[in-house]
Amino acid sequence: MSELDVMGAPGTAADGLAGEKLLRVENLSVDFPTDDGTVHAVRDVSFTLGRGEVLGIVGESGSGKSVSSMAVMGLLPKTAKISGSIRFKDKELVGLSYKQMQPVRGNGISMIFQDPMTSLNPVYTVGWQLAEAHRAHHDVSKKAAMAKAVEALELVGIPQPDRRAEQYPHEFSGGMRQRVMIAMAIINDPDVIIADEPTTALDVTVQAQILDTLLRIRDETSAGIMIITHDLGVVAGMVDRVQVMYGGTVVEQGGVDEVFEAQRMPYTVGLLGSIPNPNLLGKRLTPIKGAPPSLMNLPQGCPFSPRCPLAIDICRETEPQLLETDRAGHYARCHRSDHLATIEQPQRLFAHDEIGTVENPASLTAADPDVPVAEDLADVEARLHEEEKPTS
Ligand SMILES: Nc1ncnc2c1ncn2[C@@H]1O[C@H](COP(=O)(O)OP(=O)(O)OP(=O)(O)O)[C@@H](O)[C@H]1O
Repeated sequence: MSELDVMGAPGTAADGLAGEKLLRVENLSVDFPTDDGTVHAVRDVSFTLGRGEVLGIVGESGSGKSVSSMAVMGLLPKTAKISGSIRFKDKELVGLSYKQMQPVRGNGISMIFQDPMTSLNPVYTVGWQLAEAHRAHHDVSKKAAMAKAVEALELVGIPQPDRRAEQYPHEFSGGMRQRVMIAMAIINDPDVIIADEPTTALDVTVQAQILDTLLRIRDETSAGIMIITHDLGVVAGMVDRVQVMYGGTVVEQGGVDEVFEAQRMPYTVGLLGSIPNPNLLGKRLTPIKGAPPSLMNLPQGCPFSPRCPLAIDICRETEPQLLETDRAGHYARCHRSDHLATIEQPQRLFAHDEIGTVENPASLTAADPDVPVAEDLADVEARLHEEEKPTS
């Protein structure tokens, strides 16, 4: 079965929740030719988004998350070379001009940007800006547009929306401004909302409120929502499906429970180890050693292989395909996926901060005929225990 069959065929498990498919992205690639060479920003990315579904797109900085979403919005610079297909309902978006995209943008698909202060105009009231955004797509009176603006402010949980509509952006707190951005994104009842790092600049309590607001919008409007974030913690408990990106492509994809509980790509294991986890209080976070690859000079083979504790020769030679794992609807781009499935505490693969680099990660697995087993996990733990004992 080809990757396209897996990701794009109607009714497959990869399609996620049942229901109308709003977005179908198939084999999307985006290159940026530059004076220094070509940046392969997005490579062969396929996914779908259904009505009422929340999809989390996660990965480190520079993994191609924003470029993928800007391609969907038709907001890439003219120099970008785009191939593949992006279908919004029945409409192909790849190849449309900026002007041809105008009716889709904002109306059918809208975006919540990271920084409200650069997206809102400081010299106009919030209500005026919302009303104008509505009038750009609807032939309605100023009064009707303002009523719609107040309704949108109410929907995103802003108290006294009619009074707040008359205020300027600087009169709102950071969290309230981000709610205004969400109101801006929903003012034209879009089918798809793309939220690019919607909570990055906010404190944890406000983050949770904003994410709750997005879920409430989903419940009330049935929009499909794509949340782009570098923080797996943000998507936990919120999204239906997760798509993990690395080196410009999708390396793991599946239902949120599968991806959080049974990773089949070591990069996802590493990402999970580097988020705060209330169940692991007192334990140090274990960031993945090394840096993401340059998208201009990708290494041969799997782009994660230079940082991967499980890499073997084939990983350094051939880039794997995104294939279904042992769990239906769960996909991984990894030669070592089956092997990873046998490891009981995969977080230990990246546990260099706590216990020093694990020299032979094969030691963390149950018997595997492919690799020599040097040391059992129980032995590692016993050794650590010994090392922690006071010497006197
Ligand atoms: N206009 C452009 N010209 C050249 N390269 C670009 C351009 N826009 C983006 N890139 C490159 O494409 C790659 C992917 O960028 P992208 O913004 O999608 O990453 P990201 O995963 O969203 O990261 P972040 O979380 O930092 O936004 C990066 O290497 C970036 O430098």
